[in-house]
Amino acid sequence: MTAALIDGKAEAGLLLDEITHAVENLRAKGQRIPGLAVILVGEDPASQIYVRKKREDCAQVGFTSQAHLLSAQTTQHELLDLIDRLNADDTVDGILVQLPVPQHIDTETVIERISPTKDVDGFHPYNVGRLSLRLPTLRPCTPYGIIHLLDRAGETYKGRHATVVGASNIVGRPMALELLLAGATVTICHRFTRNLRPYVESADILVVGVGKRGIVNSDWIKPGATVIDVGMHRDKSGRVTGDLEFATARERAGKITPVPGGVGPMTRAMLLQNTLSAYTRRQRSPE
Ligand SMILES: Nc1nc2c(c(=O)[nH]1)N[C@@H](CN(C=O)c1ccc(C(=O)N[C@@H](CCC(=O)O)C(=O)O)cc1)CN2
Repeated sequence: MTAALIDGKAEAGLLLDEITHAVENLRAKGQRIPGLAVILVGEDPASQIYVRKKREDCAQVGFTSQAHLLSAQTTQHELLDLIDRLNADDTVDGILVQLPVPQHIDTETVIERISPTKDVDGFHPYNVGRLSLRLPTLRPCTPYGIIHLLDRAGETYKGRHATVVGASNIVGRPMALELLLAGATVTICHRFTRNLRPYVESADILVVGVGKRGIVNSDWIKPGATVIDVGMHRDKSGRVTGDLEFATARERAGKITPVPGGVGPMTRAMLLQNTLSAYTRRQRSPE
């Protein structure tokens, strides 16, 4: 069997077209345009690329955007001051601090400082709590994008076993929550899981987001399973691959996301979707 590809780039393109259309409507009515503020602390080359791409995405759909590129020596106090100013800025609907931040800055303190109404990453404890209660909220972009891809691929959840490998705040834990809310029976595997193999072998839906190649053996994939690879690794020649050995995984799976062109573009698209949602809610009930 050769799995069908779940084309994240194409799906993201469709979503961006919808958002562009929504912005055109706002413009035609003379209304304010949604705005995103992106903060990068330090000079990590990959983060610089993501921030640049996020701004390009904003330009593509017609959002306003501002980038705050701060030196690696920026203090936590200075960063929190900037967030306070952006929280108070009515032209800003979404605030995002690109992760990871340098070690002298506490990630949780920074995330908690962002107004939950502008937390377009969906990482604030208030928004995570609302998600866990199935209340409308800003949802973490990567799992939100994956659920969107699964829905569009016609996936069903009730009575099915989903295994999520990796328990990070950004991917694994909110992913497990999304799958649980969708009706799947969910297993989360993490660094203390002793024997990964049976959990992978029994998964109808497998999401791998470990950030390390080779932890999940593609030979373990259940024939016909839907496989989502969230990993991203760049080798010396610049080639980008996922956590899984793709050729073997594709032989066993029923549907699979490629890397690149799978989850990554959807993560970026969901950031725009969240910014539009934040804008809409703020227009309805400004703080
Ligand atoms: N504040 C946040 N920080 C980080 C997040 C996040 O969601 N919020 N996620 C990652 C990085 N990330 C977005 O920020 C991200 C990474 C990769 C891609 C992507 O489109 N990847 C492409 C390949 C890219 C390439 O070739 O260079 C793909 O998979 O096709 C999007 C977003 C950590 N930090």
